[in-house]
Parts: sequence; structure tokens; C-alpha cells
Amino acid sequence: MYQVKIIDNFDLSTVDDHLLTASETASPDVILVRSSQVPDRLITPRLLLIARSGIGTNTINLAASTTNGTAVFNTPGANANAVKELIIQCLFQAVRPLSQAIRETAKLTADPLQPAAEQQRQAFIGSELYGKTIGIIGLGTIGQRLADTCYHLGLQVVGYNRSPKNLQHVRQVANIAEVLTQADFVVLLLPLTTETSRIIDGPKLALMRPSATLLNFGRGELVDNSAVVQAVQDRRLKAYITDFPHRDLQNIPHIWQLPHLGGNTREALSHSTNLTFQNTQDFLTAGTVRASVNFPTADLPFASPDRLTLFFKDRPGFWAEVDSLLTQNHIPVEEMVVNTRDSVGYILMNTTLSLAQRQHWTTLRQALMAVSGMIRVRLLANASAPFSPSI
Ligand SMILES: NC(=O)C1=CN([C@@H]2O[C@H](COP(=O)(O)OP(=O)(O)OC[C@H]3O[C@@H](n4cnc5c(N)ncnc54)[C@H](O)[C@@H]3O)[C@@H](O)[C@H]2O)C=CC1
Ligand SMILES: O=C(O)C(=O)COP(=O)(O)O
Repeated sequence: MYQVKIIDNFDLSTVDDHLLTASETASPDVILVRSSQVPDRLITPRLLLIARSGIGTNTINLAASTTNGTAVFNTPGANANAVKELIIQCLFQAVRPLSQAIRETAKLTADPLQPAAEQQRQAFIGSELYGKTIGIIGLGTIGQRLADTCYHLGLQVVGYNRSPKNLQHVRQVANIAEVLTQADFVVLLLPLTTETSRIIDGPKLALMRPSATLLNFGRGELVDNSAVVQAVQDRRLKAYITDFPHRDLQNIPHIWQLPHLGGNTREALSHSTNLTFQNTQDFLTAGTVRASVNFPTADLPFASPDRLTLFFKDRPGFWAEVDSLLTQNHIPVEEMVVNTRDSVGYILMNTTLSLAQRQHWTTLRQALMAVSGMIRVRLLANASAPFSPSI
């Protein structure tokens, strides 16, 4: 059984109960997390994987995880529709004061009520999204979905992504400044990285139209808070809507703070949790990697009694050394996939070990770990065959 440290809320009852057990150990095998910070102290040699339910992995030390041979997974697309719908809801609320109108109508006591209510309509005149320009910064899964919906609502869509995308309804521009100068609404949908931290600062805000609204659904740190407060207070920016509340933004007119609600629908949470458990189960039982942010993708039918997984720093000659070690030890390579990503590589190898080889696994493992660049070696037993558990 693998020991799982659960950060945030996860219900393990739907997971195979022979695989995972919740634990408060200081060195877990698995970490399950949403947006909370993963403390570096939990990245110990035992840690096989961190499964992030959601997209942003800025709260996880990816460099330390990779060096440690810990796979980090996320759930691409699982909450994209939820975030898109919330942004659309905010856009409508920004142009038509629906909640205020409902609140004020509820206060009325006149009878008949309708004429009295209609008397107040003047205060709630809104405007329309149709024909306005939306600027989307970050044209990934959410950005693309948002672009499509906005196009069908009759908005003009301008967008910027680091690597341009092949998109039908978006006029892609060469830089962020071009989005900021043209848009009535600017939506931030970037990951938080060293490159994107405070990407919207005072000079960038100065490029926006005074009638424009900035919506931040990426991460709070993408925006310089003091600069945005200044811009709103000086009426150089109409409004700032953020999904990442901060004390510096609290109770300021024309700044709306949401409690990080983007992915918070039943559907999105269910998709994300299911994918998180799938990522976890597939990696633990077969070494399979499909949605990792630091491991190369690798998938191979587990058509043998045993499987070796090797995670390593990529270098010329690595496989030749491993291959000769396996040959010396009479370990057959029945089928194999290898893939690389940045400076690391990952191998899934189907094999069949004799009883004696299994008994001497610790020695063979040490020999494999001694190959220069090797980071982590695992031996997995095929659960559908009658062998002893994985080591
Ligand atoms: N408010 C919420 O609850 C949620 C927030 N998010 C945030 O939204 C972000 C985007 O989510 P997805 O669209 O699902 O991710 P994604 O990975 O599909 O899209 C991110 C896009 O940003 C682009 N990008 C990265 N760095 C860039 C840069 N420096 N300049 C321009 N473009 C750059 C990438 O090329 C990619 O197209 C996440 O990383 C997360 O921080 C995601 C889900 C829920
Ligand atoms: O998926 C993301 O990146 C999000 O921001 C959603 O985070 P959450 O899991 O709702 O805390």
C-alpha cells in the first residue's frame, strides 16, 4: 500500500483500497493536492508522485521534484469549461448590474409592485457585450474556449499567446501591449511562472483604455496589485475583477474579488478528481505517464509479468550502459518505450524476472542506480499475474 499525504480535500473511497492509504507520514509515497502549497520538506526520496487536481502547478517545486525523480501530474482541461462560464458570468455582470437590480427590487413594498419597480429601471441601465472587443492573454485550453464563446456572442476577439495558435475566431497579435490598447475587456489566462510574474504592471496598465475592465483568472501574482489599485482609483481603468483575493485589494470601489471560484463546479471538481486518481493509479501500477508537467509521456501495454521503469538525466551512451547491465544479469527486454523531455528521459520496459532475479532485485537495483544520470528505478509486478507486489 502506498502512503498518501492528502493536502486539501480528497475522498479516497472510490480508489482501489489495496493501492492507497491516507497517512500523515513525513515522507509519503504520493501527494494529492489542489491549489495549496506543497512544502519542499515532503519531497523526500520516497516520493513517487505529486498529483495536482487542477491545472496550475506554481505551488509545487518542479525543479526539486524532477531532481528527486518525482512525477508531477495535473488535469489538463478538466476545469476549463467551469472557468470559461464564470468569466462569461463576470462579463455580463460587469455590463449589466443584475445582482444590484435583484437586491433593490426585493426591498420594494408597493402594491402593485411592477410599476414601482419599473420606476427604478433607470438606475440599472446596462450595456451590451455584442460588438465590444475582448482581449485574451494566454490562449490555452481555457483561453480558446472563452474565445469561441465570445465570438458567438458577437464580440471581437483579440488574443496573445507565447507560441501562436491556429485559431479561427481570434485575431492574434504580436505582443501583450497590442491586446491592452485595443480591448474593452482584458482576460488573463496565463500560468504563473518567473516569466509571467507581474506581467501586468504600471506601464502595461497605462496602455489600457480608461473604459476597459481587467479580469484575472490566471493567478494573482500576474498583476502588480498596487499599480492596479492606483489605476482604478485614478479612473484610468474602469474595473478589476480577480479570482485571487488579496488584502491590498479589499473593499476598493470597482475592484471585485472572488474566492478562487474558477474551477469550483461539481462537474469540474468531479472531472479533476477522477483524472487525478487515474493519473495516480496508472503511474503507481504501470509507470504510465499521460498528463505530467515534468516527466516525458510514456504508455505501453503491460503485457509481461514484470516491468522496469527508469527515470534519468538524458545523456549520450545512457541506454548502452543500461542495456549491457541488463544483458550481464540475463534480464530480457521484451518490449520498451523511451521518451525524453527537456533534459530528462523515461523508459518503460516489459520483462520477465526469474524467482532468483526477484530475490536479488536489491543488488540489481543498486547496479542500475549506479549508472551515471540514473535518478529513479522501479520494478513493478503485473497486478493481473500472480506475482509478489511492486518494489
Ligand atoms: N481561476 C481558476 O480557478 C483557474 C485558474 N487557472 C489558471 O489558468 C491558467 C491557464 O489554464 P489553462 O488554459 O487550462 O492552461 P493551458 O496550459 O492550456 O494554457 C496556458 C497557455 O498560456 C501560454 N503561455 C504560457 N506562458 C506564456 C507567456 N509567458 N506568454 C504568453 N503565453 C504564455 C501557453 O502557451 C498556453 O497556451 C493555469 O495555468 C492556471 O494558473 C486554471 C484553472 C482554474
Ligand atoms: O486548476 C487551477 O489551476 C486552479 O486554479 C483551480 O484551483 P483549485 O483546485 O480550484 O484550488
